[in-house]
Amino acid sequence: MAVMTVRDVDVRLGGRPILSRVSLPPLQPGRLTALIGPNAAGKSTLLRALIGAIPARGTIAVDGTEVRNIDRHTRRGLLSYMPQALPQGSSLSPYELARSYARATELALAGPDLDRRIAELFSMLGLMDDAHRPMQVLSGGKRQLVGLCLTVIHQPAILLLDEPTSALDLHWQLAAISMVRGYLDRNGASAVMALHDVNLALRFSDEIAVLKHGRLVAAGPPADIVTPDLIADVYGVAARVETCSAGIPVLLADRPTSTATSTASPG
Ligand SMILES: Nc1ncnc2c1ncn2[C@@H]1O[C@H](COP(=O)(O)OP(=O)(O)OP(=O)(O)O)[C@@H](O)[C@H]1O
Repeated sequence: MAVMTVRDVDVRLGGRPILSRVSLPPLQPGRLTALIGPNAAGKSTLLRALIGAIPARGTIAVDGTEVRNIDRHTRRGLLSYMPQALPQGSSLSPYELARSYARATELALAGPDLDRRIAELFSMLGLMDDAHRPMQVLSGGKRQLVGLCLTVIHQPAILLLDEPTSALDLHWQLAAISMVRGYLDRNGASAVMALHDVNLALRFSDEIAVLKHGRLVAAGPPADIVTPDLIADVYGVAARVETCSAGIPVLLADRPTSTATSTASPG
């Protein structure tokens, strides 16, 4: 199974540095890395660099081959990116979109097998009743769930997900991340998931990487990384970390302690 390496990544946009020497723990099969950090820290920029959508310096490689040197067809099968923006409203239905994504990625499944896979994903994500309605009449949350289906329909080895739960209610946040976790477990795939909800990161990820001002400030097991000092430093928030009855750390955010810290670029 594919292992992605991300080391010393620099990105400049609009003539200024956005990411500086960012490295992630190796993205091992079955593992979920949550990417957290304040607004404008560089999370989306890092994901776009990983998919090869923007130029970057440093090492971004899958099984030792630089992503920029992997041909487009192979790259599409290996890496799948879900952008932060919700899928556009269109006259196509979720079912039609899923079929056309499967065709575009030359998914080996066809006919009834493909229909079974679409039905399985749609049923996990509560989309069966909306499967044949035009995207333009679906709610924002439903469109985000469709976007998540499209990201995994062709069974890629590495998922790069930019705030995939931002439009979802509590139930579907948990269902969406559980679907991703199950996908990683079953397929030996790995994922990097940008998240604003630190508690979702604590609950579901294997590693957390924290960005601030375009630099990596911490990375490792969730319980080691998320501390009151880190939250105060990175978010300017006074917080406590307590352990719930299931033994999972939970962040309790009390109050802002300073003005936002997110606007400066890496020097
Ligand atoms: N095309 C661009 N040209 C110039 N600057 C850009 C460009 N795209 C992003 N940036 C800047 O890069 C910085 C990081 O933005 P990015 O969207 O990666 O942050 P983020 O951590 O994903 O933020 P958020 O949590 O608000 O979504 C911001 O200061 C942003 O203005």
